[in-house]
Amino acid sequence: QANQIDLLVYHIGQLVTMQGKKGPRKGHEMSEISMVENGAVAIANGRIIAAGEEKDVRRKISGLSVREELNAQGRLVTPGLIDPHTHLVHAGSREHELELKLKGVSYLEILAMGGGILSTVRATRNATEDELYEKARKSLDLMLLFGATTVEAKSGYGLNLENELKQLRVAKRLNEHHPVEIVSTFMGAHAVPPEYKGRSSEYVDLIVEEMLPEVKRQGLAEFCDVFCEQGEFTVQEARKILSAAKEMGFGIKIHADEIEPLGGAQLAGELGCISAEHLLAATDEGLDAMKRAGVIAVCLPATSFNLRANNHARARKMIEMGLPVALSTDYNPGSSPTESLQFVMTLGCLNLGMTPEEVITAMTINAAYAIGRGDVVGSLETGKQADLVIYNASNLAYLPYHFGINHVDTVIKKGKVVVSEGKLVG
Ligand SMILES: O=C(O)CC1=NCN=C1
Ligand SMILES: [Zn+2]
Repeated sequence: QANQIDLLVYHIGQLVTMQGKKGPRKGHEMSEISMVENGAVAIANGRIIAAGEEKDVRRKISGLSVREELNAQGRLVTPGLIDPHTHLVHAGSREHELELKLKGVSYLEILAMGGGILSTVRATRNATEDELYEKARKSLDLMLLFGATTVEAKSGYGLNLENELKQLRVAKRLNEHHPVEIVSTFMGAHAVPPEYKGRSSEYVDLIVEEMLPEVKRQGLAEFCDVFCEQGEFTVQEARKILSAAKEMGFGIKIHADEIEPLGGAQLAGELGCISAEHLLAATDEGLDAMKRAGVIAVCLPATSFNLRANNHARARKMIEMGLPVALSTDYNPGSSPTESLQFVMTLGCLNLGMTPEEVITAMTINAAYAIGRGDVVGSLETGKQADLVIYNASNLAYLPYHFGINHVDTVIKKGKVVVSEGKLVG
């Protein structure tokens, strides 16, 4: 309970509260965004005291002093956006792959030639912790400027204990010093490193017997993820790694059926992963297996856009069959070099066929549940963390409709203004 209001955001034209049931939203629930006209949000000690119609909020806080008021000038407000799938910490960039792609060389061919992920691995192994920190901080600043207030960050460009720990330490330091909160995922099983080429089962053993225990001991990751894809890790290898990780207390995620339908979606259902990612090639039985186990489907439309895939994740089918869907940038230097969740909003609508309401659900409350934060962020309701965004727009549909620009005006993180007039403050 509060004895004063630290900040009252008022005169909100459209307030998307995402208030509703506990748990990820599925089916028609993804369209129910609990939007309020003429809204307000009252904040104290970084938490939400009240969010809803301004007259109700003002009545609820009457008698309390209000330290600061912020006029939203009749504009749109949503919960802080959540990016549940990024490869944030890395060195180098892969713009040279654009030319190869235009010549028709595929993502997996580039990887098989020792490029792709492995070229980022070489750059990341050679980078110092400070260099990785500086580069990731700049990207995290951009994510914040585009409206993200909580971001998941995977390792997976070290591919040996020393460098995987280096990446995870950078993410931990960012979480401690940057306004955006980071949720860390260990992804030593992102690719088979050159020194284990042709000996992937030995690398899998190194992950299970050495890396996972050490990451756990140092408390450097909450989740473990595996790139289950042709030429990388088989379903059997992914099962071995994720079962061991689950046993040790990690939450488990899987890059599943991105390019080839190996059956990663089925495995996600079998193991009870919190989420499965990509899913462009997931079969109906794979999606059914996920649904039975309550796995969240994380769709990455910027990746399928960038890979010039002639298909995209079947988000409409997933929503209609009752699978909870989340969206993410998949920010990484190869398959999705973008920090903009707003660009993902547009692709969610135009390439995945999702409505603006389904898209905002997918990058707030559902994305929060995909990284185990559904009880803290992802909606604007009493008791939850005061993470919210004010846009230079009067309604939700305008965000995906008008693409290629940044609509964010103000971002509030834990009750503090951290972006104002589209610029970082504080
Ligand atoms: O290409 C990369 O660096 C990231 C990626 N991992 C699996 N798909 C894309
Ligand atoms: Zn990824």
